[in-house]
Amino acid sequence: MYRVLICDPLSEEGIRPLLDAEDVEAIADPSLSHEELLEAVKSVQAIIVRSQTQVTREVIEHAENLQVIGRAGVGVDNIDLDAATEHGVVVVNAPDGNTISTAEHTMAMLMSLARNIPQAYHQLQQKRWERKKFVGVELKGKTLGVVGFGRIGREVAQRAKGQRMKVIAYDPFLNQEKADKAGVDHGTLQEVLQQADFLTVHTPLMEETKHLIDREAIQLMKPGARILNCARGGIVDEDALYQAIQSGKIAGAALDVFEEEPATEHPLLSLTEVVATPHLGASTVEAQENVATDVSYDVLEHLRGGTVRNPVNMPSVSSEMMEQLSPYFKLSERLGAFLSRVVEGTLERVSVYYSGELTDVDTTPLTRIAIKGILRRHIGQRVNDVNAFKTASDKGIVINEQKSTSTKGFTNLLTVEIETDQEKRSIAGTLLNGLGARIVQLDQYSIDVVPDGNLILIHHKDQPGAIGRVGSLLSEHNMNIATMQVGRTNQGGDAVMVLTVDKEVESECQDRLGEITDINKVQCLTL
Ligand SMILES: NC(=O)c1ccc[n+]([C@@H]2O[C@H](COP(=O)([O-])OP(=O)(O)OC[C@H]3O[C@@H](n4cnc5c(N)ncnc54)[C@H](O)[C@@H]3O)[C@@H](O)[C@H]2O)c1
Ligand SMILES: O=C(O)[C@H](O)COP(=O)(O)O
Repeated sequence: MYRVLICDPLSEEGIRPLLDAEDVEAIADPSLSHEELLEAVKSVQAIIVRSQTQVTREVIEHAENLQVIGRAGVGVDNIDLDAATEHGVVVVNAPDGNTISTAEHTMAMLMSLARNIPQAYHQLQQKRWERKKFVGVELKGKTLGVVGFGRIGREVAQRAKGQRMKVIAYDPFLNQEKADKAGVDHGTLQEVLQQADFLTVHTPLMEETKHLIDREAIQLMKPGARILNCARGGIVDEDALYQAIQSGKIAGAALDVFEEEPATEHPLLSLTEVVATPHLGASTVEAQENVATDVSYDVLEHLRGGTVRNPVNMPSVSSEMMEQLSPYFKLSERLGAFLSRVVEGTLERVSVYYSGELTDVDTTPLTRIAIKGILRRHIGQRVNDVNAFKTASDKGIVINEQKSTSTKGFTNLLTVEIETDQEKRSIAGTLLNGLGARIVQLDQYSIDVVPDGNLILIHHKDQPGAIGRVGSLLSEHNMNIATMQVGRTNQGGDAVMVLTVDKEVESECQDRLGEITDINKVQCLTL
């Protein structure tokens, strides 16, 4: 039974798949104190949050059984992604579900800002009929500067064009072709700042975007321009904005988000030029149902061993690519696991080579799985697909992935090579049509071994009687041999035997195998 803790209020309709799942115990508690949260996460496999709950390193470290964190929304700045990755916890979000609602909210804020609607309403509530005080400006013909031309930025731009505004956008991924297609101008951040009558930000909050709109940026703007932030508090420097409004440089601002939330006492709220909402961008029935449905799907999928659609701390794999790669998952993990158990010394470099039909696909997921297979020998189950690369790099292991033309006659070939401070070893495997995975090469030896079960790898001299002596000793230990493969470089030279036996080899049996004449080394492993 998977225990899923839902920390923030989520649409009940959206989380229906979780509530109905027979293998899930969903615990919804949006009112946990920090201390209660630390206690509650100890026993859960999944946590689902919106923007309010802070999933800090401390929370992740307390959650000993945690496998997945679901963010029912876009921004993941309330989740410590580094800590999640280090602990092998997948973070998933719901990037599409609230785009429209947030774009619509931005437009509502834009119009409120242009026409002073909240301020005028507030005056009416005070029984004051103010008309002169609230003269607004038209949107038509004005320039909207959009910083961050992603899902929401693009939707806002389309709507602004509907108001007959001119749109100029800045985004590091925006080029002329994309801008033309969207019917907007594109410019540098400086050009956008200089031309905007209204500036709206739609980037994530990250180190690079923190205070992106600061004092210097505001200085570049036209006198009397207006600023909107419906993305994240902190993208616009709040102190700089406050001073710019006070000085009259900026005519007004519309804010849905604040650096610290809840923000009921914020000085910006005391300015009549500011219209504000309490982080309502995604607060519609539709958006909440969408994001809760999307995140529930991914959380369930991950817990049940499936492939998530919206991973944040690992690359997503398209379903088409998944179809091509998934048959190789087990092979790559087993090759890595096999080699890591027989190699000696401290790991320094891992190289993975792909050939045949694997040359034309993005094989990064397979490399990641091979690395997981290798590292599990030393680090155990804490290494998974999420943190395999990071764990390797933290340990100073260099990873190298290459496509190779050498297929050795197979339609596909995956070769894993490990270099340690003592030796370099390699293993190659293939998927045989209808027959499954096979190890076909170990170092210089050609073999044909199913990478499964209890294996004994014996390095010996190619001399008559070696195989017979191994067979007799195993039978003395009541060990049944399921398969046996031998490979040699040349007659009478170095050779290997790979045996599959029906049960795990006890250390006494392994020691006695090592004492047999002409046998140099015996290694036992279970895959
Ligand atoms: N107010 C709300 O309730 C609400 C709702 C949804 C999303 N959001 C916020 O809006 C943000 C954007 O959402 P989205 O769905 O459009 O995300 P998105 O990932 O589709 O788009 C973000 C865009 O920002 C661009 N970007 C990154 N760094 C930049 C920089 N330095 N300068 C300019 N552009 C930069 C990216 O290239 C990307 O195109 C989210 O990260 C979230 O924090 C707020
Ligand atoms: O990043 C987001 O998706 C929005 O900020 C929505 O946040 P919320 O889930 O707290 O409404």
